[in-house]
Amino acid sequence: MSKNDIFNDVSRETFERLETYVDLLVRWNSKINLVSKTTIPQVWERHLTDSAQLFSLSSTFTSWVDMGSGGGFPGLVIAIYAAEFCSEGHVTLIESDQRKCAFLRTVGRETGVDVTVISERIESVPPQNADVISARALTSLDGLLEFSVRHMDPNGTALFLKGARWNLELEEAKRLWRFRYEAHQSKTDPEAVILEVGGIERVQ
Ligand SMILES: C[S@@+](CC[C@H](N)C(=O)[O-])C[C@H]1O[C@@H](n2cnc3c(N)ncnc32)[C@H](O)[C@@H]1O
Repeated sequence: MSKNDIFNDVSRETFERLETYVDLLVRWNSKINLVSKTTIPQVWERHLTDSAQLFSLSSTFTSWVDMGSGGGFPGLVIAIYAAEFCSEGHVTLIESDQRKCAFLRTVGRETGVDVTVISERIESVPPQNADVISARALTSLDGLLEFSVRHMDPNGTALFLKGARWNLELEEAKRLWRFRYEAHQSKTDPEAVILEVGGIERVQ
């Protein structure tokens, strides 16, 4: 399937922004490791589709915080979608690596999409009170819940892209945290899910 078929639900402007992002990613990836080089030939399926599927789960928001953004997945894709479909929504990317932050700011500038990039460690950033939190390939579910209670509004939603071990991580996290969750089947990997999590409280 071509990238035009996959992204046939967005405007020409959004599609061009995604193309600008991919062009920059490919260029910068030869100098700094933003995504595994082996995934570049499937960048639209592996990274853009994987990220865009989160937007459909929470397409109306005020403040979305993506933690450990790296090369911008899923946060930058969310910001590009929000520019078309959720103009009142603002996206913040938290990433501790300065060079990756320079890349994230460059993509924001070149696509004309307003994003805030915070180049600090997640645990040191002042609480963000976000209504949506996201993360991909950052840490265990337990670690993600710890970060989320710091940065998420108590009524907010967290969306975590999780691979084949998600069930095991869920059982481990239940020992330390109370939360409600729903596992949505990933569109890009039959073994992966998007865990939609809310009502997070530490077990006393
Ligand atoms: C494996 S990469 C995943 C990047 C991106 N989310 C993706 O899926 O392509 C994890 C990223 O999180 C960042 N990171 C790890 N721990 C962090 C922390 N405590 N605070 C901020 N960034 C962190 C790393 O610098 C790295 O760029």
